[in-house]
Amino acid sequence: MTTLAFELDERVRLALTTEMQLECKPGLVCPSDNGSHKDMNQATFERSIFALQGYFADCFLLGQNHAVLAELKARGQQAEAAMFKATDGVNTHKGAIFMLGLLCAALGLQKVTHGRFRPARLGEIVKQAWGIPVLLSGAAHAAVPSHGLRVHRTLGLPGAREQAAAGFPVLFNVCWPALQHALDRGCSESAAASHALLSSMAVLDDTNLAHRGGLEGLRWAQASAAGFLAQGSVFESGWEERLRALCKAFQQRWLSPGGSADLLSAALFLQGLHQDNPLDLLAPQAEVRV
Ligand SMILES: CC(C)(COP(=O)(O)OP(=O)(O)OC[C@H]1O[C@@H](n2cnc3c(N)ncnc32)[C@H](O[C@H]2O[C@H](COP(=O)(O)OP(=O)(O)OP(=O)(O)O)[C@@H](O)[C@H]2O)[C@@H]1O)[C@@H](O)C(=O)NCCC(=O)NCCS
Ligand SMILES: Nc1ncnc2[nH]cnc12
Repeated sequence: MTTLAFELDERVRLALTTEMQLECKPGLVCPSDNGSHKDMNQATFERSIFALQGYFADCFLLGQNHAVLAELKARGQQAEAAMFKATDGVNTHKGAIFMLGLLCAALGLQKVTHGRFRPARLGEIVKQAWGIPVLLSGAAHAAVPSHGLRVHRTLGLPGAREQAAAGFPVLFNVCWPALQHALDRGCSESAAASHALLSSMAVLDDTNLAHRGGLEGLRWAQASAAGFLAQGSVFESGWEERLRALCKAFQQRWLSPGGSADLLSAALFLQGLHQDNPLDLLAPQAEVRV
């Protein structure tokens, strides 16, 4: 594994950890509260993140080798198996394995084609390199359809595959810009992360929400997040209290925006690359093979 691949792997797993450690995420597992989940807690997520070690490095290297989707998918399925083994069968990071795996593969492709990392272009690269096969992979008839496929068939809602095929528009046009905007305004990292999470929740057709709460649950969650933003989000005093009230409301309805949690992790990873780009720091000859 190269040092660069190893560093990227560490950075992705740090982003997943930062997402996990953020408090007061409506419906989601937090250090002090399991949100709308009975079968997982912080320790489950930590075991999952540990089990994913090496996966994101491999995706980067596969991208450097111009891998086709089938190769990425095979590695992604191995990572899913490692996750399920570590969590005793609980789905903690399926969406993150998919999205951050593709983004790391896009980084690999970007490095070999342009010699530099430009995080803002990664969604376009995913769309061009793997977008169509990603969409077609959803057409296969699984023996037991996933939550996302069931929601897609019954409600016609797009999900993780459609986001990837379109170049992750909610990540690149909403979630990451919201994180940057809040940081630029001088917010703390955790307040900025909360703003990014709620910004994503307000617009993403999260199949987790639709799976648990139907279309009505999804639209209620989106409107609630939009209401929080309209009240000034994290930029107006009293926001922590308003966010705590939202956490209670999500828990009462037993809704969990897992897709937006993954987007937050991806936005934190991209922001890290933007602020401290390892290819700008690393001279080409410094990237040694170990
Ligand atoms: C392409 C796959 C990801 C296909 O997905 P699949 O059909 O297997 O499963 P989905 O149900 O569609 O799951 C996709 C996960 O993506 C997240 N997500 C949901 N909506 C969106 C959205 N609109 N945009 C982006 N991402 C979205 C979400 O992940 C998070 O939620 C997870 C918990 O989900 P779930 O189990 O449904 O919910 P619970 O509340 O736990 O269930 P109950 O308690 O109610 O029973 C958690 O994992 C978060 O990460 C969706 O779950 C894919 O499987 C695939 O192709 N895999 C192959 C390997 C691979 O990754 N290949 C590419 C590698 S580069
Ligand atoms: N913190 C979290 N809680 C529940 N589901 C998630 N999926 C990704 N992160 C999550």
